[in-house]
Amino acid sequence: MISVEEHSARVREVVGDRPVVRLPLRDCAGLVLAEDVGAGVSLPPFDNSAMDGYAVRAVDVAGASGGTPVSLPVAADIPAGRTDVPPLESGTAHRIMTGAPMPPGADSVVMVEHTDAGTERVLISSPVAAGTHVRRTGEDVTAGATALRAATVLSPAHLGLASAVGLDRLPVFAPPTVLVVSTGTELVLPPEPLRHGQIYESNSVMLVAELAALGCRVETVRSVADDVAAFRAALEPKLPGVDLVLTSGGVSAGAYEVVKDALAGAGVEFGKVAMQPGGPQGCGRWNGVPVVTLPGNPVSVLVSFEVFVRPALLAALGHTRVQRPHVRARLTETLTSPRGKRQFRRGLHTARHGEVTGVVGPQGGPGSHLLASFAQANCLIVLEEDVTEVPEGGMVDVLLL
Ligand SMILES: Nc1nc2c(c(=O)[nH]1)N[C@H]1C(S)=C(S)[C@@H](COP(=O)(O)OP(=O)(O)OC[C@H]3O[C@@H](n4cnc5c(N)ncnc54)[C@H](O)[C@@H]3O)O[C@H]1N2
Ligand code: MOO
Repeated sequence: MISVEEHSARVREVVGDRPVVRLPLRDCAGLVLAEDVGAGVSLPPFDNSAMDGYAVRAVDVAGASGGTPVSLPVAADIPAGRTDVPPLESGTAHRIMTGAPMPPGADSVVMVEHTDAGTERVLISSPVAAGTHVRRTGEDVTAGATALRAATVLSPAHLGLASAVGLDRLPVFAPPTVLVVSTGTELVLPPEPLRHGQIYESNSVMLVAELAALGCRVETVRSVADDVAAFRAALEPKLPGVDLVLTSGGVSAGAYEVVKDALAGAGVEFGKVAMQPGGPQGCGRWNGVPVVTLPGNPVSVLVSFEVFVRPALLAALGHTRVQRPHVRARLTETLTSPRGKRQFRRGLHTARHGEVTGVVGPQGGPGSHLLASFAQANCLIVLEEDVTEVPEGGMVDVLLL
């Protein structure tokens, strides 16, 4: 048996690193920026009005009040987008809209609410301090400064900022295309009717959701029979353009282990990892394509993805934080674990506001076919290899999902 750490290192090595590509902003959400990116323009790019109103010189409206409004001729109209803005002469006003460029000579904006909204002449009933309602060039970002730093996980705000400084593409670590393959002659796809001895396929659905959440592109072969020729025939045409193959099932000790039979000796190594669930594992390269083979039980698939594949893909994609957050929590009931194996139990962790640790209880038993209890869980309770029992009230390590 190999350790969880040894298999993690093998999967990480097989998955490799992703190349840098320049993608349109709409395809960058959630990906990692590969290089620092500079701002081509300042933000705002020009002094502009923060309000709909009138651009004035503060000195011209210094004496204005409700009882004694100041009357100024309206010399120009400046909607947002006007590019030929005439300067403001002293003793006049320009009507101006939010986002429109400030006219040279004006130093402030009076909100339309503090005027009679006139178009030939305007009555202004309130003074303003110089600079009021003016958004200054570069107060958000200075042209030439770094707008986004390498290793940033791109959020909607980052992408908006990239567009605001004039970029239409960003250098990111390319999302891989992953081929997900579910093996098993017993598998049927909903809504086909089930016959006795058959089950509905669920592993590929979970893997597709996991991979999509990481930004991967996904292709699927949702049901291939336990037959080596059928397996090869289904996969080989799909391999070009695929960066990683993830299989489920067919890797343990039975008579019809299709994945093992097809790939052992063809570049993929199989073995047992000292963990439960997720014992039988394999990884390697087949026809040059990285392959990670996961055991078939649905809980084993999810736990194996969590422990081996997710961190490897996150690292390949340039993420610096690849592990889930860990906390220590108090067990609500006694748990036992096989000696020599790291056990991952589905758990429900609760912490009161402000608490770091909280309490955790198991969801369902350790059986790796019990998917419904995984669906109720929000964490994995980790029982280390040398632990055989943790009593109620004991502290355990919890991986928050
Ligand atoms: N003699 C031994 N038998 C088994 C061992 C062992 O060490 N010696 N290990 C057990 C463990 S642990 C696991 S996990 C499984 C792994 O077996 P396989 O990877 O070969 O998986 P299968 O036998 O193909 O399937 C296991 C189980 O999961 C169901 N399954 C498979 N694929 C899907 C899918 N896409 N959707 C839903 N359910 C799926 C399948 O019907 C089986 O019930 O081996 C143990 N046996
Ligand atoms: O170790 Mo298997 O992967 O649980 O049932």
